[in-house]
Amino acid sequence: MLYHVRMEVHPPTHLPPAEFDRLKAEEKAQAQALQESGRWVHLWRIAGQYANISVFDVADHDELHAILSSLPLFPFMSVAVTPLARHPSAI
Ligand SMILES: O=C(O)CC1=CCC(=O)O1
Repeated sequence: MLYHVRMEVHPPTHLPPAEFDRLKAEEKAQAQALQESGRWVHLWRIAGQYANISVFDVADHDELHAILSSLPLFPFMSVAVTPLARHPSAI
């Protein structure tokens, strides 16, 4: 199943910057591994925002939730998920 996901990062004020940088590096490594596995299909920065638009190709809602909630930045993100169905006019 395909999912459109919008993630907005809200950097914590209570964490030392070096700790947040460490979480960002872990997030990058995990995101790149998921892209290489084919499950994180698109990852785009929303221009002018600390947010991204992503497309995931995973088995179901449960797998998507497991992936999103395992991301190192998950505690500092708001996430909006839109399941995608095939459009009848799509070629
Ligand atoms: O910077 C972001 O939008 C959050 C994020 C998702 C994957 C990644 O590497 O950073």
